[in-house]
Amino acid sequence: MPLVAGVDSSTQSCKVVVRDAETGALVRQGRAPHPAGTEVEPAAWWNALRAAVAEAGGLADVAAVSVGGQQHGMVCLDEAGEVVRPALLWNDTRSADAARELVAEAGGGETGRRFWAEATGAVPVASFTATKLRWLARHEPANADRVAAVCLPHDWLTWRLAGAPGLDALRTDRGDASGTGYWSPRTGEYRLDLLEQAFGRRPRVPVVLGPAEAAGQLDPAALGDGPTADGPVGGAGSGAAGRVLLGPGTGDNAAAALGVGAGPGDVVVSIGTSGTVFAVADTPAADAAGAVAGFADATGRFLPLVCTLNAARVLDAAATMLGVDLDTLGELALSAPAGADGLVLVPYLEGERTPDRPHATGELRGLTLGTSTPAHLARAAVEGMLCGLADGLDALLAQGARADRIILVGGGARSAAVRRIAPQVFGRPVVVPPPGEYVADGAARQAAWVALGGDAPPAWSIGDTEEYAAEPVPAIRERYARARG
Ligand SMILES: Nc1ncnc2c1ncn2[C@@H]1O[C@H](COP(=O)(O)OP(=O)(O)O)[C@@H](O)[C@H]1O
Ligand SMILES: O=C(CO)[C@@H](O)[C@H](O)COP(=O)(O)O
Repeated sequence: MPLVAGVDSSTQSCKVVVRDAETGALVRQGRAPHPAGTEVEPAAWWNALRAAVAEAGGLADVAAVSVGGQQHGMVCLDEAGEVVRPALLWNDTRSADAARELVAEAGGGETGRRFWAEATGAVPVASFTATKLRWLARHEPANADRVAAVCLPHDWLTWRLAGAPGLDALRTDRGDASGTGYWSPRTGEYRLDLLEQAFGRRPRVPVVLGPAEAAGQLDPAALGDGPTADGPVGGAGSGAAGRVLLGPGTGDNAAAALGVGAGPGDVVVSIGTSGTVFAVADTPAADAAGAVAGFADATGRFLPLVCTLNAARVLDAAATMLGVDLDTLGELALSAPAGADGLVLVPYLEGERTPDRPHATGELRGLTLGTSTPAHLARAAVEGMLCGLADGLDALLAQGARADRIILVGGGARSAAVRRIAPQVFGRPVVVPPPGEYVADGAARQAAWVALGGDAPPAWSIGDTEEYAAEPVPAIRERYARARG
């Protein structure tokens, strides 16, 4: 029974699963938190990964491990492989002006947006790595001068697992490369001219691997207390007896698609720190309106995706405002009428990416004596967050996606209120797989593909899904549309 491991190094935490490569059965798992903030020292991810691996019983007995990671984060390395500055994450909006500049330099307006959509699959917004590099060049020229290589969170963690063997050993995959703003999903090639346009020169970038191509081998010393280790770790995880292959890894959304086994007609809605709505497609998307990012997936296909900055944390914020835990927030939300009697929360608590309003703030509309209750606020928070995702679903469908089945995953899907209110807002039933870590699972499935070989990843079952259906309540989205403008 060969084992494989999958890592989800996402915004809020690192999760590790160890599964049977052939059946997908869960054998053990671990997790560790990440620091808050939109700028993070990559060493914190490394320490969290080591702690989560230790909790999951180490990697000594696995045949392969793959890392799924939050997309887009800018990890800059100097010639010696040291991190130049803390990474700017996907939800850091300081590069919003840089994004506008890049569109303007390509002709501006519709012309500029179309150029970028056709060249890279997506119109630049503050989330994308290229805009962060432009920000760095403009605002921190001394740091920019030190940059010898730029990579993404999952690329860097894979490289660390390999023992950080020099900048030429950096590896990535199509899925994560497609979120940089300087790689073309259509041609499968870097656009180093666009990297140079953004940054002023061409630092080294990782080699882009195929979906089941190994990125190298785990360095047995990397996870232990050896010379390459940083900070404290629980001790387990070192001393791999045999060879442990490193999978190419991928972005967390591409990993989730693999984890739930998304196929034709499936739309995945993930409610984590980000809210994402995506589908696996046979052809690349190029949405000049900018709502849909035309990413690549982790199987050789494509992953048109809409991302909002405000998802599960809207629920966290509402729970904080009401002084309750998340379960109570859900109970309160379900105790209020659908539509919250007209109370609407536009949940732009971190600015917003889709629509592109990086400096927006949240708004509450429709307050009356009658709607000034904890239940109404809780309901408005759930509905507002879901309305942002429903707009994303519309944009995805407008790009030709089919939604025969909507699969709800991510931490927010653990909320009964989210599961029950989602069909009212989306106007369609949703299916919810058993609670799990689908990004880490997708990474593990990729690792199994690398270990076992073959043309496709092994067929793993996600278990019994539950379907949630409800009468659509169009008034919720109509009022939301008026409030968000
Ligand atoms: N029972 C629950 N009800 C509502 N939200 C939940 C629940 N459990 C977890 N969450 C939310 O899930 C979020 C984390 O989701 P996760 O998908 O792990 O995020 P990420 O992948 O971005 O790190 C947290 O913001 C938390 O509020
Ligand atoms: O920026 C995107 C997708 O384009 C985000 O989805 C990030 O990949 C972060 O994901 P989570 O940590 O919220 O899962």
